[in-house]
Amino acid sequence: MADIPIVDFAQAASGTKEEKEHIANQIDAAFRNIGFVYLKNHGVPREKVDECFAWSKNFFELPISTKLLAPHPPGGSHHRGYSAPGVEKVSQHEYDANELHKLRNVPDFKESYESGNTNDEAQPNIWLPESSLPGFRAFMESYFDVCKALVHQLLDILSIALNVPNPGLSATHAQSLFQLRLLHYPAISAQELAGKKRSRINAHSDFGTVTLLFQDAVGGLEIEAPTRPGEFRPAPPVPDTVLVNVGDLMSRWSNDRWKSTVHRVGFPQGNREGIVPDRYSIPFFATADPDTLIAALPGCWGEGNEKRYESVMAERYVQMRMAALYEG
Ligand SMILES: O=C(O)CCC(=O)C(=O)O
Ligand SMILES: [Fe+2]
Repeated sequence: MADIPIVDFAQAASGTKEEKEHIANQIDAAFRNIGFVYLKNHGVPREKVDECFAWSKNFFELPISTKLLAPHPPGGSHHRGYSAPGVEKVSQHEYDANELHKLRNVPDFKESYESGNTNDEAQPNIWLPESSLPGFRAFMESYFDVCKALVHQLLDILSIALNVPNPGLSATHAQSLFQLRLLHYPAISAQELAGKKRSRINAHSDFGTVTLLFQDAVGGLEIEAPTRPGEFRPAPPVPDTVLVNVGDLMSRWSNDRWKSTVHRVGFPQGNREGIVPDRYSIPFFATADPDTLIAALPGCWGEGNEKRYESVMAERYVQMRMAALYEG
């Protein structure tokens, strides 16, 4: 099992200075060790999470012809709408078009629906006609807002951990150009999954600053062991928690103090035979405002701890990695 601590987030917003520092220290330790943490008492009501999974199921159960009324545009620069199984292929730092094409011989056997902030002009949302799934759009917009609020609370705590003075990291995410993703991995024969003919999601790190991940009870998420490259360990669903991980931008910002750990989805624990059941998950990706310069934060480098990365504009880095996801 991956060694991911569970941190109580209850006092994150209204706690005393000491209580907030205590939360910040625990998350700091988790992000240094493994780059992942489970938060409990995170403030997103259980009913709301359950409702989101229910909507996700309703959406993916629609006929493909209906889902394609909200099609993900070709190419990776406008990451919204519905992607049918095999359309998106996740990879890890592979940008050569020929190599990416070869990777596609093993399609990711998943389908997804992406939405973002209603005021995101660069990537407008792509909704179904309201009559195809009445209420879906309103719920997703409300879920976006709840997750957005949690991200900003988390950024306040992370600012304490990294000694970023007020207004802290939250101010660098002021536009909240985040992404809410519904993922469905259809049932698949264990043989097919084992034979590497089809994957669920390939090993990758996330691109942004932080990711929230809600998973159903099926399991299958695996995380690379920090000191044993290539060895993956289960990160099972823990009821009433949200799993939070560091993305590449945050890792660069912290000059690798925090790890952007590679993860993938494969077999659920103890289930390698017969049919591997359907799985649903709901990641929520946060990223800094497009024109934020991601350069090692002042507390994260100095003598004996040199800067490890070139500075990069947030938007440029994310666009580069998104472009590798889709054949344009
Ligand atoms: O489905 C999951 O649990 C993980 C999904 C994921 O890692 C991603 O979408 O970046
Ligand atoms: Fe991921």
